[in-house]
Amino acid sequence: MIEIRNLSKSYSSKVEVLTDVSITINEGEIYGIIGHSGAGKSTLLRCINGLEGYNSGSLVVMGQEVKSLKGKKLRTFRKDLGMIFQGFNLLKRKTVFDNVALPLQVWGWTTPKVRNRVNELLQLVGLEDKAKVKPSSLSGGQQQRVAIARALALNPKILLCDEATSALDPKTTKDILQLLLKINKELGITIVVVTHQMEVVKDICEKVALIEGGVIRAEGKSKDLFLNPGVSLKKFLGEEDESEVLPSEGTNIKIFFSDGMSKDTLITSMARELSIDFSIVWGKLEKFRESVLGSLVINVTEENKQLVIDYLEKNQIVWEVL
Ligand SMILES: Nc1ncnc2c1ncn2[C@@H]1O[C@H](COP(=O)(O)OP(=O)(O)OP(=O)(O)O)[C@@H](O)[C@H]1O
Repeated sequence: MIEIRNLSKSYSSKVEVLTDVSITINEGEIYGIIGHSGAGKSTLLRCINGLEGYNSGSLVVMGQEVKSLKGKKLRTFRKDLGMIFQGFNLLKRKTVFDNVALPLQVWGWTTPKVRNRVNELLQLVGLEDKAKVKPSSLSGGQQQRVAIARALALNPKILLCDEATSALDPKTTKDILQLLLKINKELGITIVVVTHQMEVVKDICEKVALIEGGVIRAEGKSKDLFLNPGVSLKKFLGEEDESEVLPSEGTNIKIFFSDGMSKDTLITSMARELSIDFSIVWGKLEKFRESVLGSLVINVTEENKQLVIDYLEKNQIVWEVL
């Protein structure tokens, strides 16, 4: 759906904002681009929808090299890409209905068709009773729902979200993320989410790219990266390096927990079955999309090491000796 290869961009001739960026976003995915402020996330998003050009590399969206699109071709291309922002960007003087109707009117839809479509969209985002009010009388979460309805008006194939939940409280953030998930599942729209919040990635993104100083530092399935983050992601998450806090005596074994695996059952059964003592010396378990994922480090004596490894192997548990 979106194929980015060796993309580089600078605003002035000296400073590169994106350097050699390569990522692939497949149709139907929810893809997260995460990084600190100033990392280049918004710039990358703006390159995807043709609002910004790029100096080198290639950026192909739905089979078209974005840089080559001009005039009517570019406008038609943009129709397939909806976008929402941190600040919602609604027109304050217009009603909720008129805000959502705007893109349809620009594209020359007739009044009855506009009415039907806007009502359908307001229903989708749960705001059918707010059609006549102005955005200023709505909460932040409701305003973002209006913005989502407007972004979906022309039936885009891709929805680009630029820090769409950064101005919202945690509960409202969850609600908006659930709405994005529903849009992805029910309408089959590919969603690209730019964010600095790991929670957003954990809640809805199947894949993620970590960007720092315009360079992609880590990329892959969110679950895999979260289970076994590299140095860059750990730094981004502000996580301690577990090797610094582990005991120097005995053997430290890291056990990875993934979907459907109960950590309690594993730990208690292993202790019971092997009849050995070990201590849990480090751990990280968190809710990730619908499952609990994470890892624990146990410390075992040298003589029990092989017993534990054999047990983990037999039970097909992913492990590593640190
Ligand atoms: N129009 C512009 N002209 C010149 N420099 C720009 C422009 N837009 C962004 N930049 C610079 O490019 C770099 C990346 O900015 P960008 O907005 O893409 O980062 P970001 O990761 O989205 O951060 P934020 O979340 O704070 O917007 C920053 O150093 C920024 O100052």
